[in-house]
Amino acid sequence: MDISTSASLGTPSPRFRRFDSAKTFPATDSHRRYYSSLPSSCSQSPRAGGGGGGTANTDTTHVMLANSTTVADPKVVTGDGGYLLEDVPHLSDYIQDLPIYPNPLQDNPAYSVVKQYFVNVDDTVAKTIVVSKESPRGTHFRRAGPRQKVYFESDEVHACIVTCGGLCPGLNTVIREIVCGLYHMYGVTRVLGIDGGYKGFYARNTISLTPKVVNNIHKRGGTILGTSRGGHDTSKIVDSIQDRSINQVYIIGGDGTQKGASLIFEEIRRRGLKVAVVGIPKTIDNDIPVIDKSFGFDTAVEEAQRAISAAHVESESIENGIGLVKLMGRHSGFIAMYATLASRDVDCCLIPESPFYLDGPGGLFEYIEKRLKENGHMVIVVAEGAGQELLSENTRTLDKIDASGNKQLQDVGLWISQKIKDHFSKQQKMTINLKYIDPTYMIRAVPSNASDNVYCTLLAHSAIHGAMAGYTGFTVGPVHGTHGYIPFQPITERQHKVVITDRMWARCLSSTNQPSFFTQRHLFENKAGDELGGIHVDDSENFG
Ligand SMILES: Nc1ncnc2c1ncn2[C@@H]1O[C@H](COP(=O)(O)OP(=O)(O)OP(=O)(O)O)[C@@H](O)[C@H]1O
Ligand SMILES: O=P(O)(O)OC[C@H]1O[C@](O)(CO)[C@@H](O)[C@@H]1O
Ligand SMILES: [Mg+2]
Repeated sequence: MDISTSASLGTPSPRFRRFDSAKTFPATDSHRRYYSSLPSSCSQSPRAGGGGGGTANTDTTHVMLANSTTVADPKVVTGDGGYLLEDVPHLSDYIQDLPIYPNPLQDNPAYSVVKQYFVNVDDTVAKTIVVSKESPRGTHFRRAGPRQKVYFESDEVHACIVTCGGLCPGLNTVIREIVCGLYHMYGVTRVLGIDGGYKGFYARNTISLTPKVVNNIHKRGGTILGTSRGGHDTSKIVDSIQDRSINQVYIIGGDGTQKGASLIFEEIRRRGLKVAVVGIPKTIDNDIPVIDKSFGFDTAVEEAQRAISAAHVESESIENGIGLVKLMGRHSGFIAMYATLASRDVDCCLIPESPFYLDGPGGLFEYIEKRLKENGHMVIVVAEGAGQELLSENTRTLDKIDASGNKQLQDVGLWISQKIKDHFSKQQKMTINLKYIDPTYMIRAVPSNASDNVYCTLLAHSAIHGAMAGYTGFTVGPVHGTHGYIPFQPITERQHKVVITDRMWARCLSSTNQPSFFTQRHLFENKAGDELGGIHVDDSENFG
């Protein structure tokens, strides 16, 4: 029996102890923020028990919710040696007497040959794996995978899938694998696609998704469901989920989407509905923390090589040629850093986390001049979020935001190209030939490569196993290579950024030979560490 099941059924596992009191809660501030935000009592929803098509026994549930502390209990479990499990919610936390069924995978010909096709109920995944002899065992997440018992019967499941935020290679693969995985592993036949992001729940049509409909979609870029920014109205979305009798919600999207998913989960729990809410992290920028990397990222890095190669060919074919490539990365420069490292043709990589300057000793202009004198040409890669502070110093800008509230960035590629041209034409020392390539949307729109396709399949399967096992309010993803179920809060509380004091950035600098543009003095004197993006200590590594 797994931990949450045992807790809710009153038969605690001997290895684990639930935390019941905030006073004895040893976790971090972020834990406290999360758990203090949980409802201490649950009020009756306008729809609860009102026959709105919800599948839960809402009457019983709400009596229980009103009198129970189960909902507000932190899902944190401790064990020996400082072991801490940041567990995810379970439907049985707030709905009593849910029926449990044997997992149909037991009879699945493909899986029945697998020696251990169910994960051990106590299996968890360590958040930090670099430890020393004295280290406490630290934070863990519940391991993803199929459980012996499930909380949904196959013909009871009515799932839906929604994609939100910007495009990313692999979206269609995740959609395909959720549909096919539900069908082939669990015999689920009713899956709805929500058209056009969150607002599609209440403003658009739905699409019926079957293995036949999704069969070839992984070969296409984009999302067959469409996507959007803005339009998250929690109450309307949950009304729609309830009205359509949906009981598994798969939400694919970035940091904003996962914040929205967390609100949907809270509202569903408040209404006492038997609906599993599962987030699948999507971000081409790789800016979601905790997980190893996001799907589509590898494809983006690979696709970026084509633009960098073109920039290299152009620049080396002409006197003092400069090829300048802009890549995506609003707040995190992972695509630029990895594309630079992979290519070996790049002489300078500029990312949001590492401030730079143009004029004077040690500045970008000086480096360009030196590099052109040495080599006759150069390639510069710039992430779209790099140098934004310089742009706003130099240009009068209104802070524009998109429909989701994200700051709209100015085009650093165009700006820097113009600055370089102006500098060298004013100096009259050197004639340069600059070619600016902006492949950003082309990179985002391609289908996912082979390794991302496999990764997307694993994500979809982990998500399905979790929902079928009754877990809810969680995101799936690999943590040091093993998939885990991660509560929304650690995923949404901060962004994953390149840590410029880590070895990976040093590798990048050493491959380009560019100056680091800041000195030790900057590192230690800058009180507002955040301005320097990733300079703060980050417990997740930049893949080594
Ligand atoms: N804080 C929030 N609370 C509720 N919903 C949100 C929040 N932030 C964003 N959303 C909703 O999530 C959806 C996607 O958000 P956003 O446009 O920020 O993209 P994203 O998921 O962060 O993906 P990406 O940044 O990778 O493109 C939008 O529909 C938006 O309304
Ligand atoms: O699609 P839009 O709204 O132009 O957004 C572009 C942004 O989306 C992202 O691709 C993230 O999804 C960023 O890299 C980029 O800044
Ligand atoms: Mg985002």
